[in-house]
Amino acid sequence: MNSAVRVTVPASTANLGSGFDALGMALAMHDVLEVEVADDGLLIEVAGEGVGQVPADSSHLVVRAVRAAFDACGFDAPGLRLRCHNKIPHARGLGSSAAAVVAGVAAGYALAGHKLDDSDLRDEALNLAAEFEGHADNAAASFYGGAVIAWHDGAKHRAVRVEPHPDLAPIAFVPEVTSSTGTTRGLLPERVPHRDAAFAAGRAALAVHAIGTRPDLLLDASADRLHQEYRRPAWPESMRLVDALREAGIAAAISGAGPTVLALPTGAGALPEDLPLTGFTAHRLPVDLDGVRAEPLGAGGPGTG
Ligand SMILES: Nc1ncnc2c1ncn2[C@@H]1O[C@H](COP(=O)(O)OP(=O)(O)O)[C@@H](O)[C@H]1O
Ligand SMILES: N[C@@H](CCOP(=O)(O)O)C(=O)O
Repeated sequence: MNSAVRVTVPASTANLGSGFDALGMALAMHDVLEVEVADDGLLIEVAGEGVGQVPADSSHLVVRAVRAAFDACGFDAPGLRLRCHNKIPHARGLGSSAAAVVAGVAAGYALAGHKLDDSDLRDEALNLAAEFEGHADNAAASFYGGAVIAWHDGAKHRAVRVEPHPDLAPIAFVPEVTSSTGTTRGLLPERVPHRDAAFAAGRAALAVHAIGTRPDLLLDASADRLHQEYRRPAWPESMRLVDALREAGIAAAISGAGPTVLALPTGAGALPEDLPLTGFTAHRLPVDLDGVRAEPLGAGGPGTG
């Protein structure tokens, strides 16, 4: 059993256009957390994203996830110390909440003495993390790395990994403004036309092939009919950028529930000069291939690394 662990967890981009709640990909932007079992109390330190905004008590997302993992393992700890070094921006569509939960679950299993290289245990931990979100696309990407297909089998959340083509060169255009996933999920209709569902099934199936084998098909594969137009009023500037990129022949979609825009060009070529980029910061983020990692910390615990 470890009494302290360091967890590194990647950001993720969900949907990839056509794969609403089903497709995801891990991106090389990481939060790093140190979690230590203590004799009593709860101490939370946050650096980077979320300082002064996330709670400093037991309602903190990572703490809730650590505790949920302890419960799943039949383990308990009297107190906890948590130090978060956050890089993933919050409420921008880069899976910060899923990353926090995945990191907490991975820390909880590691502190309880379980290695997540056992595939059954990893699947159980993924299900636990995905239950926090209600959809497994982001959580699975942060867990497994690479690209993922996520689904719910009626009893639990499941996911498989797809090896991304090495030519994929994702760019995340991150705006200053935020958008809550919960709020924009509220903009989605109960029903969609059958022709849109059929369109989505074809494009999402194509997306799996495009991501792994034929990135040149990503423009068609990333076309969405299930969520972006319904959510357009929440982030019109992001949709304007998606439209401009797609008109220029570059595969693009809203990342997760926005407002970040994901472009999936192949290679590191120059972008068109007339894109409506005001208010966005472009980050070239390679695909993260490792997923979440937990390593034991020395006897000194958090702060010694
Ligand atoms: N590292 C973190 N630590 C604590 N809370 C977090 C962390 N990351 C995200 N959250 C919580 O999740 C919210 C963002 O979740 P959400 O709207 O789903 O956006 P995102 O696309 O970033 O996941 C934040 O406002 C915060 O309350
Ligand atoms: N499939 C979800 C993805 C939400 O991703 P996030 O990074 O915005 O939390 C959705 O589209 O609601």
